[in-house]
Amino acid sequence: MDQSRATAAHGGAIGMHGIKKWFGNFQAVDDVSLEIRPNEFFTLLGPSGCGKTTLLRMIAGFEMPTEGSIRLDGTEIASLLPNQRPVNTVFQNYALFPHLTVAENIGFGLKMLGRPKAEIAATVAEMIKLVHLEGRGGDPVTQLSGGQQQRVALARALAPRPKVLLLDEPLSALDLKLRKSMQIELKRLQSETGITFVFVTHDQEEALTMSDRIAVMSHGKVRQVGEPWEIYDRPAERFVADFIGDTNFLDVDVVAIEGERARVRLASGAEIPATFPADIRPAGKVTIVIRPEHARAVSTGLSPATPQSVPLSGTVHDVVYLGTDTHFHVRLEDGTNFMVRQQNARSGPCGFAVGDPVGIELSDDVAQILRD
Ligand SMILES: Nc1ncnc2c1ncn2[C@@H]1O[C@H](COP(=O)(O)OP(=O)(O)OP(=O)(O)O)[C@@H](O)[C@H]1O
Repeated sequence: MDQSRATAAHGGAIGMHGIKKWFGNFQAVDDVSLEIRPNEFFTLLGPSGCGKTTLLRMIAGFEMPTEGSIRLDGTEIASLLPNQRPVNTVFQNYALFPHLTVAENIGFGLKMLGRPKAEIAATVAEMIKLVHLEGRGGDPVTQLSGGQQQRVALARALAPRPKVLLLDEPLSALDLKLRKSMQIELKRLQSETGITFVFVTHDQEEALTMSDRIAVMSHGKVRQVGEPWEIYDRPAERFVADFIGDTNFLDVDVVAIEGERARVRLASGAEIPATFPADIRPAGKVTIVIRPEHARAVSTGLSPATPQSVPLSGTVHDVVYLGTDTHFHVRLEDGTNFMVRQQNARSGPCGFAVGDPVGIELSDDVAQILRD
């Protein structure tokens, strides 16, 4: 049987509008509006305490918004109890029943819903296959590894065929290698079932790897929503740029706007193009971000062509060798620090040493202007 058709309910669309949540006089969620599309792998990403779990718990119905509306496929769900919502949650600690077998755990929700025995048995068998636990149905869950237990928790949450699956840091208890393989597994489960996944994590790499779109949160607010490449390459705010990956910030002057690009002047006097968030028209002094892997250190003086063509130059003040890459920390002529990440294309010591003067070349179209 085609698994995708067998398991797919239609993934639900979630619309959140003007959501605010106060705990006493502390505001955990501050005016959040989000549209999560059907069948989407959507991630809420942000540091500890930014309000992402609270937002997830409001979708689940474990918390009520102080203000605002939450719709599922266009219908307000605020008045529904958690078990009346076509939504299920997978928690970080799995919350499995230790005295039950794998199959009993997976079928538990269906049993509570009063589904016929034959239907439960068929769904459990299908779920066991879906999460690759064939032959383990009769085992006590306590005999399973952490990764296998997590798959039981997923199967149990998927069994009632919710329209939306909420996942609250479900991989954080696993070691790095298992976490990586479960990331691929989760993505597969999402596309095979067609269920909308809303995933909470503070791990930026995890978010970039798995998500169709990401909402970056801080202090109860959504700072930016976008596809992984947009969040990484077109951060709109300093917080987003800084939270995701390594970043260089440079203060520059806007010289001109040319269509969807601005032309900016660096402290060195060189001019480069820069993209900017659609809701601003940059002018005057602004900050740009350039990712370290979009820059390349080159020798100055050795090639007569380079000194004129490089937009930045400075002196290497630190070299960090990482096996696959080397990070060169360069102090630019105006005193700003700038990091260059270069892939190690050959074995042996890497190109430059502390104290070397270097030029910095930039790939095309790598600068992004930040909103103030
Ligand atoms: N029931 C509650 N009563 C009081 N304050 C709460 C309650 N639940 C959450 N908070 C506070 O709201 C803020 C947001 O919490 P939340 O759990 O949503 O953050 P988070 O981004 O998920 O963080 P973490 O990754 O650490 O779980 C935190 O400062 C937290 O202390």
